[in-house]
Amino acid sequence: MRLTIENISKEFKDKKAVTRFSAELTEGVYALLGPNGAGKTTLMRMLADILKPSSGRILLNGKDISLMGDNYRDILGYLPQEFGLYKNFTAVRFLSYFASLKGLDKKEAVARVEEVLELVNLQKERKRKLGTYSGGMKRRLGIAQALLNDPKILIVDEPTAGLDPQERVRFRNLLSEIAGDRIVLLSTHIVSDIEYIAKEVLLMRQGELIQRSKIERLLESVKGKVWKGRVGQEELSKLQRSHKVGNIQRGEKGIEVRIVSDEKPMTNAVAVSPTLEDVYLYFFEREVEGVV
Ligand SMILES: Nc1ncnc2c1ncn2[C@@H]1O[C@H](COP(=O)(O)OP(=O)(O)OP(=O)(O)O)[C@@H](O)[C@H]1O
Repeated sequence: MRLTIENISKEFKDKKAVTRFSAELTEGVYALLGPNGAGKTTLMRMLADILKPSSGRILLNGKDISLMGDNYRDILGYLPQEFGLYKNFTAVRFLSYFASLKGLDKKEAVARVEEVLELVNLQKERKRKLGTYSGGMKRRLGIAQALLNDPKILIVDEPTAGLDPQERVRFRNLLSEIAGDRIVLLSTHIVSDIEYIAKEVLLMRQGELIQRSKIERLLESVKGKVWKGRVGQEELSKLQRSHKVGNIQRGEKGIEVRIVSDEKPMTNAVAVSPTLEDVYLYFFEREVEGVV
């Protein structure tokens, strides 16, 4: 299976949300990583065939998805960022309702609802009203909904927003488990979400794909650019204005600071092994803070 994104752009009036984005995706988990407003949601909505690109094409095994109609929707699962729930519905009722919308016949739907509840580990909560669900349970239910039609392509937009760390780990494992022979595309700006599960990371900034690689290669690309050292308060303030400063640890011996920089940022700095957070900082952080 091959999903080809061919030079797509999307403009809203005078706003360019996505600009000439191209990529080819095969089975596995891909992470779309970028700051707020980078164009992740817009790209995903185009991939879910909810939004038409202003230009360019999206092809599944060589066929334009906009011409595939139900043949595309039948193999697509999409979990949007904002996901409305009916508070008085139970999980079973909610999923049964979506199963009928997706065209599953009644008998098929009953069996499938139980299957997806088991997949996301919500069987015990199947009869509970959704108004009493925690954030994590709601997101898991969202994934269950997206999985009802056993999609070959699964698109999930910031699935871990608002989840506590334990729920995030559980959710991550779930995605990696179901990835198998599907194309899974997940967007996030939380790097720890993707550290263990992404086959490749697509870095997006201001509507453009700026980098696409395996995590190891991304780490490699900032090797020798991550520094640690001790500074005083005054020096720290200066460095914060001139450099990309990561973790700051205050201890009895002073302030230990982590900096991502092409050049050695201070005399006592030593190079340290990069993490994915350093990669994020290297590519984005200054723009997020608007410090440029
Ligand atoms: N319907 C729209 N009309 C006008 N501008 C839009 C519309 N949808 C998105 N945009 C703009 O396009 C840009 C990209 O937005 P998008 O929501 O795709 O980014 P994102 O990376 O998903 O951000 P976030 O992480 O905050 O969800 C933003 O500047 C946004 O304001």
